[in-house]
Amino acid sequence: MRIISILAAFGLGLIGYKTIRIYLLRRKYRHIPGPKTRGLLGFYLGNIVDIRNLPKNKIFHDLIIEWSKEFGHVFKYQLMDRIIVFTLDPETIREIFITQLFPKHPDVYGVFGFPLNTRFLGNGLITDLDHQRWRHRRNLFNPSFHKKSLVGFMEEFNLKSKILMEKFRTFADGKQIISILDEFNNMTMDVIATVGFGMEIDSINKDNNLKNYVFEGLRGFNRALFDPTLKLSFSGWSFIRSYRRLMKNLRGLGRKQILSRIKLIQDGSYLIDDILTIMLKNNQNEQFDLEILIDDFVTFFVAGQETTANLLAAVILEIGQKQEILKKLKNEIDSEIGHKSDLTYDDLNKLKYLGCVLKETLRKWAIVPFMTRKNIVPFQIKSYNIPIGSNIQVSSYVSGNCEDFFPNASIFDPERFYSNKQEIKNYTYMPFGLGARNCIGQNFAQIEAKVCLVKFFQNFDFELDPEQSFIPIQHSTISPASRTRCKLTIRNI
Ligand code: HEM
Repeated sequence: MRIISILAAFGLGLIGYKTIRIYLLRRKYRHIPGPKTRGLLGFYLGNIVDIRNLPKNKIFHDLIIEWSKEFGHVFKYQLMDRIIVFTLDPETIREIFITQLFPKHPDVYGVFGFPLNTRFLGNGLITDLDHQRWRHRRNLFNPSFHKKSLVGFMEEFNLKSKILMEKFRTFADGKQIISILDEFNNMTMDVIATVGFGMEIDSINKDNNLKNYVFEGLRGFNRALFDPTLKLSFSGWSFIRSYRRLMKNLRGLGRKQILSRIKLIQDGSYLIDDILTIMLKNNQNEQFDLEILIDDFVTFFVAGQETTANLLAAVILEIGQKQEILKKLKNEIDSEIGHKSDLTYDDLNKLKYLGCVLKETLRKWAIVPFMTRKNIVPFQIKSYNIPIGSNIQVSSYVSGNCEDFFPNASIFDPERFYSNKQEIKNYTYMPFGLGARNCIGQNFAQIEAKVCLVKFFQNFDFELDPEQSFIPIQHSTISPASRTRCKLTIRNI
């Protein structure tokens, strides 16, 4: 009886604390417009209720687009006991990312690093909240993404794409339907495993757990941010238990790989020129924090794999609906590259139209939909004072699909980026982020994607599954909901 009374008192105390906290928070931001929350549930959960009620063909960021039409270029919304200030105002975005260089917000990147109290990306390059430490480590990684290194990675980009095309040949009877996103996922996994960490895992031809670990890692982050009931049910607890086990396995793999490489360096053995070697060699005079090295191992697997695969699948989905774009793309590849199978860095520079197709896909799909920053000084957006420490969010998906910046935004039109046909206003297009903390892998991703697409169009014709859906889905990153299903045939030239 006493225990029940203690528990009840504790429960009431907690509800009281949350109520006061949310009340004060809502008061602090009430001068900023934003969508209303509904009833008592809305008071505590905020706009999570609206997210949960979204129709199946919409993602959370479509709802933000709707809100931006209603409230303009700055507004707020509530997710449980957090208020997010959203903006798509280009001048403000410049202030946040370039002029003031506001730090990443711990409410998002802290959870991304340690979702459900489990170390996932930890303090890796994406999630590191300590600016000094991040700067130092970004400098260690930068050389791996300079032109010289990327030219060196071309051999692997070519080889892994070739292996994928060989696999595609076995399906290319014009009848079998394949989920092309899954196949691209395998290839991008093999690329990052090899050029990042010298691991030959052949995901294209053999099942392995890595892909699952990465997918589950992101799912855990998503649930930690958006699922308030996760810790309140047995199924939620069992999800968390299995999540911890999977992340431990993933990190164990990284630990093994890194320790064996450090030993090779100490022994003076022959070393593969991959990202891990470049990074360790550049840091030889300092002590390594092994856990942070593992954070980076996980970070590169997550950032380097899923994003590029989603981009490739979105390209196929878009041009599968537009024969004229496909024709133009094939003409460019035929005239600039022909049958050549080992592509060079310079070959890719000739493919201007393909570059525009990638840019337009990134505008419409964004892939990494949002970034948040924290204002550490008093800040104004338009005429609104933004309280210090706010969670300020911008979204390349929302900006890229905003009619004010991209007229006829729902139409896939690579020509927008061709010969300045449409003036792209600064800070309205940012699929790879902005400022010092922009994507370190942006050239890597585009080169890898171009090599793979050139080989695909040199070798195959394709047709989308008539049942294919064209809507996106958001599991941290954005991808085609039905994974771009299509039939392949060998190309007749
Ligand atoms: C289509 C492909 C990709 C897209 C759309 C993308 C997008 C982004 C964006 C928007 C950011 C900034 C995140 C923020 O400010 O919160 C970012 C950061 C990052 N990306 Fe990418 N990315 C892609 C591919 C890659 C690849 C292939 C790699 C590695 C091989 C990579 C590694 C990273 C890393 C390490 C960061 C953190 C950089 C830092 O803070 O110093 N990304 N990416």
